[in-house]
Amino acid sequence: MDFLSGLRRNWRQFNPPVAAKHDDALKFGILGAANIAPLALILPAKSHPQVIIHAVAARDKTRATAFANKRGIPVVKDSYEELLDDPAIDVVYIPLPTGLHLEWALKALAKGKHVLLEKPATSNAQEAEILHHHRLLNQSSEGPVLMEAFHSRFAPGWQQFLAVLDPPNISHAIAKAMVPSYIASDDDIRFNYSISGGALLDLGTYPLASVRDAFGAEPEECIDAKMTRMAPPREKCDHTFYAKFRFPNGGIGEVKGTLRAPKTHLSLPSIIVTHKPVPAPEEAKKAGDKDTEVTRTRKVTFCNLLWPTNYHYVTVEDKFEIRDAGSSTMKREYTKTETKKAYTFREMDRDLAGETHWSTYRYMLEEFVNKIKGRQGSGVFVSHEESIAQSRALDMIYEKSGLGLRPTSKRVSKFV
Ligand SMILES: NC(=O)C1=CN([C@@H]2O[C@H](COP(=O)(O)OP(=O)(O)OC[C@H]3O[C@@H](n4cnc5c(N)ncnc54)[C@H](OP(=O)(O)O)[C@@H]3O)[C@@H](O)[C@H]2O)C=CC1
Ligand SMILES: O=C1OC[C@@H](O)[C@H](O)[C@H]1O
Repeated sequence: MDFLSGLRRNWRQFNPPVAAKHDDALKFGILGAANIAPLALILPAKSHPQVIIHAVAARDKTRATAFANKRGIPVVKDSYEELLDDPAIDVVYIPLPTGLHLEWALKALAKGKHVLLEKPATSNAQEAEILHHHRLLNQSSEGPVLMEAFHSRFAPGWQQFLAVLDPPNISHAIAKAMVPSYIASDDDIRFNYSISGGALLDLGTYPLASVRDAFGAEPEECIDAKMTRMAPPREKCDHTFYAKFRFPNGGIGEVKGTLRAPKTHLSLPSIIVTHKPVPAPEEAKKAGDKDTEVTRTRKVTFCNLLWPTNYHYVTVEDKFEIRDAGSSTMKREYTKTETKKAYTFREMDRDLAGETHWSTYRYMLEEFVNKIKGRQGSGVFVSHEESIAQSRALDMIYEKSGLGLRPTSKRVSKFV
């Protein structure tokens, strides 16, 4: 039954109902005929009544035209600049290589466009501060909306995972993401240092953001980091990464992953969070013996960090220990396990928009449009300060590993 509903959900995700567009729909333009654009924006836009994919531009117009024809995009521009100059376009989606994000995001903001910027928003924290604190963003409440497209956090399943955590009492979290090597060839943008390549900056953003989100705090120190470099001439880029952080509550967060897992690798990206033992008064009451102390040690696993809307689960394992109050001698221990999932907010008793077939990107688009339109929505967003904090943590890893920061764009000085 679960298997069949999973098939239905995934089929519907790729064949969404097409919404009639409202008169006040936002017109989006896409910079680059990017591989990710159909999944991350064009498909989700179909079911959104206030989103129209209006135009695309690519460095090569023939490529842009082929992309537009295949995806039903009515307008093809001659260049990125020409797309930004079109007053009919309200929002610009930027799925360019990371090293080009800052330049094009600032150019789009300067033209008064709202910007949905692929993750990672910037190459390093210096760029993040330039972008997210830019005067173009702070002119008025009417000013343009800029958001890093960190899609996975918008999924109800991820929010349900966060809801069962007790951040101040987290002692350890480990998040992993391993992707088989055929996903990115050696000449992929992900391994081109000059445009901010590196597996950590690409895939590593997911496990890192998930550990930060779990602790609900920013790491104080990166206490260990190890990278495996690509072979020359790509040796400034990592293909495999590991990092260990200390968080303000003393807890440890670990992040690991690779873009070079064996071709047959199948495991889904996941995070396991362990808590310190805490008093469990409710359980003590149930134990019925006055002279006992009961503690609960919670371990929570979330499986599918990247695309939880395709499939995920949250497992909550509570280990209870009943001890004699005087001597602390163990009297009994037992574990209660519960598995949860949520493909809509309704499954979490929250009356919010969403369908079981909505992808992470569709949930994100809903909130991005809500923000532009001044609506409340689910309250999930990616704030400027969150994007900067994520960028700082990425820098901490690159610095600690000895690989060095990803380069700052040379073309931004005129925008600062
Ligand atoms: N949210 C998500 O799930 C995912 C996000 N991403 C992010 O999206 C962005 C794009 O990724 P992806 O779609 O895989 O990338 P692509 O390899 O498809 O490249 C995107 C665009 O960048 C331009 N481009 C490519 N190579 C170069 C180069 N050497 N120099 C200058 N421009 C270049 C091209 O634009 P043109 O068409 O104009 O030639 C291309 O269409 C990245 O930031 C990545 O991290 C990627 C995958 C998943
Ligand atoms: O965002 C992403 O998600 C999937 C990964 O395989 C990819 O490298 C990354 O860009």
